[in-house]
Amino acid sequence: MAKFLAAAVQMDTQEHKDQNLKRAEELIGEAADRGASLVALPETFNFMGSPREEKANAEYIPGPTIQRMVALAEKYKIWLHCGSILEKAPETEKLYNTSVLLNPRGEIVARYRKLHLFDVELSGGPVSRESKTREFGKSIVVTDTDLGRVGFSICYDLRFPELYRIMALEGAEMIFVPAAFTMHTGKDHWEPLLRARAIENQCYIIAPGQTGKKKTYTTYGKSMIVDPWGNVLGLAPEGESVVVAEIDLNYLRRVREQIPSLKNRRPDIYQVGYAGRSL
Ligand SMILES: O=C(O)CCC(=O)C(=O)O
Repeated sequence: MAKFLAAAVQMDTQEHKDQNLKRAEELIGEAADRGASLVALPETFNFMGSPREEKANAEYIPGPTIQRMVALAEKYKIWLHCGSILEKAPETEKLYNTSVLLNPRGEIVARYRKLHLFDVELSGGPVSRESKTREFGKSIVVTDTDLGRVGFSICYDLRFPELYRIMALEGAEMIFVPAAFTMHTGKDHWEPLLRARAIENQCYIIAPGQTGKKKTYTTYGKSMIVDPWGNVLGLAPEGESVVVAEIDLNYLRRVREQIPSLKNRRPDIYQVGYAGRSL
């Protein structure tokens, strides 16, 4: 479908899983009532608590959280991107941070595990060691839907342009960035990075975020949907909300025709160690 409405759901997820799921259900219902065919949730939408509580709240996929989302995808006949949840897996003691995409029949069509884990020490901001408790994903995921071709990423992935470039070269037209971005970094980096990824890859970026104060840090919010020209089509206000914007893949094609930067690349030159080798 060339034109449709997409929704980015902004949530203030806390440590009571059932309440979080009820809020997600209400907000998904609102997005569907407003005509969205594709609805996207934020990172760790079903639980945000202390790292100690995370394990007890993690689930296999499919599991209870995804089952509840399946019912909603079927009920509203929508594509539902389930932000991310902490996923238990038999091969590791740690947890994956995993996105699941459901089609309008409630079938899982893709699963993406966060590739870049947030291991940082911010002066004057939070210290994060995501890899202490989480396992690294191993695959880039791009998949077809009847709305267009979509690519996956989560939060800190946003800082790695290589990932987005590969997804664009693999044909992605829309890229998800579910997030729980820190206030400390988000106030300076969230919007410019989202707009840069949209402009340089000429993609729609659908970025639903967490808002509010969590156990470990305060999140930035400002969920948005950005078009392939870099325009912010919809921006969430403070608090929980649903941002709805039109996705127009004919517009995306026109942008790519006008500025064929994806075609004008020089992969023959893009190699580390090449700088200054010959003029
Ligand atoms: O990259 C950042 O500044 C924030 C990333 C983050 O909060 C996360 O990946 O959970």
